[in-house]
Amino acid sequence: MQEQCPVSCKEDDCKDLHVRCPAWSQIKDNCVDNPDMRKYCGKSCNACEEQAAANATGSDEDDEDVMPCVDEHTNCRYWADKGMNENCARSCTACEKIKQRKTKEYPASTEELAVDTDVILEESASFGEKQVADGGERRQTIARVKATIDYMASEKFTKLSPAIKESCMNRNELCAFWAILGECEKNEAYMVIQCAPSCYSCHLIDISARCPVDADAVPGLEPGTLNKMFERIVETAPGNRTLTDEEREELKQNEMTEYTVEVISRPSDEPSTEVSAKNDKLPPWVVVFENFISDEECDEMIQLGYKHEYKRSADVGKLKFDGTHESIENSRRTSENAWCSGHLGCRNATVPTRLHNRMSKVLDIPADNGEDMQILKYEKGQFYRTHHDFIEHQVDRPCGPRILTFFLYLSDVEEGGGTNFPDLGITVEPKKGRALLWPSVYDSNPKKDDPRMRHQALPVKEGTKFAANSWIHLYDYQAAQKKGCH
Ligand SMILES: O=C(O)CCC(=O)C(=O)O
Ligand SMILES: [Fe+2]
Repeated sequence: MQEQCPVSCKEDDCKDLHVRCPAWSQIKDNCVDNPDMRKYCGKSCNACEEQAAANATGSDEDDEDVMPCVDEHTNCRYWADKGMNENCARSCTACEKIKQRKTKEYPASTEELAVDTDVILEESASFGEKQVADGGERRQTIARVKATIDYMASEKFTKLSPAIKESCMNRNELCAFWAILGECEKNEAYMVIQCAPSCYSCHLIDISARCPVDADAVPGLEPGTLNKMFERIVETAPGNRTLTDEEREELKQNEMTEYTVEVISRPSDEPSTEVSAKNDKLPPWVVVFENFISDEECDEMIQLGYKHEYKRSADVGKLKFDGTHESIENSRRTSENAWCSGHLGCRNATVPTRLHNRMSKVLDIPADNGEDMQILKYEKGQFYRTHHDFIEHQVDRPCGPRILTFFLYLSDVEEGGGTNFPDLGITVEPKKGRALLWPSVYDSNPKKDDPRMRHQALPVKEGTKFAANSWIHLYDYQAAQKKGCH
């Protein structure tokens, strides 16, 4: 039928099933490769034939109640990185969840809103981006803007220091809208700074107010426990001894592999007895695990890297107004990396969770002390010049400094790509499933960086190197990251 009368089908039957179709279709890529959208918003997407074809094949009775999976705003691609998925279903790959939502949440009527709306929105421009209130949440958004104006006139704001007051602004036109969706709590690290007026959180721009250090927090390492930890890791490596059937079974149950541990460098053959800065002169620990990660786990991590997009790697840059640091591209680091973060659903996926738990068991340090894994991709010629993983400013942050690097090799490399410690004369070659563990700090003081642990990723000469960084902190990193305190 459709083939015989495409023109009349277009004219007669082509429909937008949702009041917001015209708006959605204006947003980049919503209509492109999106069967849902082309079906529900056939008219606005200029996809009348597809809509007719979909209807001809018989769709659910309930179709008119089902939300197409769309991005609600032009900036969704950008926000996806910030973990906002309620209104950016498409960019945030949250379509399945959104499918259940009903169109009825999106009434279109604007006339019923109060006449002073424009004045309120106009006033919001005095503390950052002028706020936008649209769609079904328009009324609530305007109420939030109104309440924000009151907050900005209250002592909670006016008593703050001039510098904080000056930095406190809504840095996006949708801050009020996000605030009413609960993003100030769900997406604290981003919102309390970037949308501080809408979140009533100007006082938290000051990093000392936002990120108090908990004097009772339990550290991952006490002075004098680093050496003991490495000694235990070597002694208990399952692949270094003959296992009973029960032990094998237990490893499987705990999702551990039968890894071996080889000592590349150690302070002394004698187990450490005393905690003393004079031991700091002894050689540092470097150990290599074989068969630490299974082939399937390696492959899955590489794929997760593609899913979350490998992008040019960056370093820690200048201090920003809110106490966090810029990330800067630099010619000393030419690899690409993807972050396997919790807010994008990567950290909590099966394999990353398993690997975090595995490392946590080996170290006997909580998995939450670990950063999200940074998955690396080096093509031929790419490298990371000599650097230290320790980040000085984190010593005074609730997460504490990086104390250990658990480095996972996810692929074999034809030639090159070794991890080299120039001060120690050590190079570890990449091998699929291998892991390399080294401390960034001293046994006697886990807050002090050991400069001998500088290292570099040598250029890949042939092939592609995939690997992952897992940086372990002295305290809970996940909690700190959530509050923008890392
Ligand atoms: O790729 C490597 O071998 C080391 C990478 C590294 O040191 C880093 O990313 O911090
Ligand atoms: Fe490094």
